[in-house]
Amino acid sequence: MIGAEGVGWRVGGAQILDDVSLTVAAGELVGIIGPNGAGKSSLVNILSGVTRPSSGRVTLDGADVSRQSATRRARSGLARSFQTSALFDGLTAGENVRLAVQGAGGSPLSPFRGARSVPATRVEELLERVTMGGTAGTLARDLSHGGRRKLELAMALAAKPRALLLDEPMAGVSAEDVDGLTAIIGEVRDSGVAVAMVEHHMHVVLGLADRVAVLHHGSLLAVGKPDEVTADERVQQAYLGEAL
Ligand SMILES: Nc1ncnc2c1ncn2[C@@H]1O[C@H](COP(=O)(O)OP(=O)(O)OP(=O)(O)O)[C@@H](O)[C@H]1O
Repeated sequence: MIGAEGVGWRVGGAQILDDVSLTVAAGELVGIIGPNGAGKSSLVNILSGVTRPSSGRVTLDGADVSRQSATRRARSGLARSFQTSALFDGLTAGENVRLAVQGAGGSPLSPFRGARSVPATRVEELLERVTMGGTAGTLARDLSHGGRRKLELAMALAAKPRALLLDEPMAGVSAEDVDGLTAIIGEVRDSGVAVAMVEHHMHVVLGLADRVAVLHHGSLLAVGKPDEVTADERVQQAYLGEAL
């Protein structure tokens, strides 16, 4: 569904990513892990179209989308969430979701077009999908970290994506919300979406991912099933001192 082929990224004389090849199939969840600064967010930015690779290409459904903007890729079915929250704090959860639905369906220049055309049932359905049913009237700023993360997921799902990129979806989330978010992301994968997820919560990645890709100094160190990857000596070396 989504793939990187020989992707390299150089910036300011530094080779941030080097010859990274990785594919995520429909209904598959690939966890992207690696020590701080390994290049995980850079890879997600390149897959989503925020950053252009210096070499190699990005494919969506087999088509080369390397030169397509993030907006164009989003319209082709690629959604992403960001490491930092991208919500409108002064709007309610329902209004945030409504804007995401409008942005997904309307003109890219005018997400407000057809402002009244999103049925409340669609908004509620998306909130329920992320176990946030009944919160449509709550201001985004009044939600817990976990609630905000779930709301961001609902917004990413508003576009009915075929591929979803998640950059640290559990960041700052309480332990009990981590379990809830994990279950929701698993259900999204099970619904047939290709999911690539950068996440520091190792137990979440190892428990949820079908395959794990380990980045180290911008190169792919290993890709495989969670137990294969944790047994890999090179991976253990890269994480020296940290529990895997
Ligand atoms: N725009 C940029 N210009 C220069 N260097 C950058 C840029 N973006 C990222 N880097 C560098 O590239 C390297 C990889 O960064 P990246 O954020 O992709 O790593 P990461 O694996 O996501 O790290 P973390 O786990 O800390 O979020 C880092 O050394 C970072 O400083």
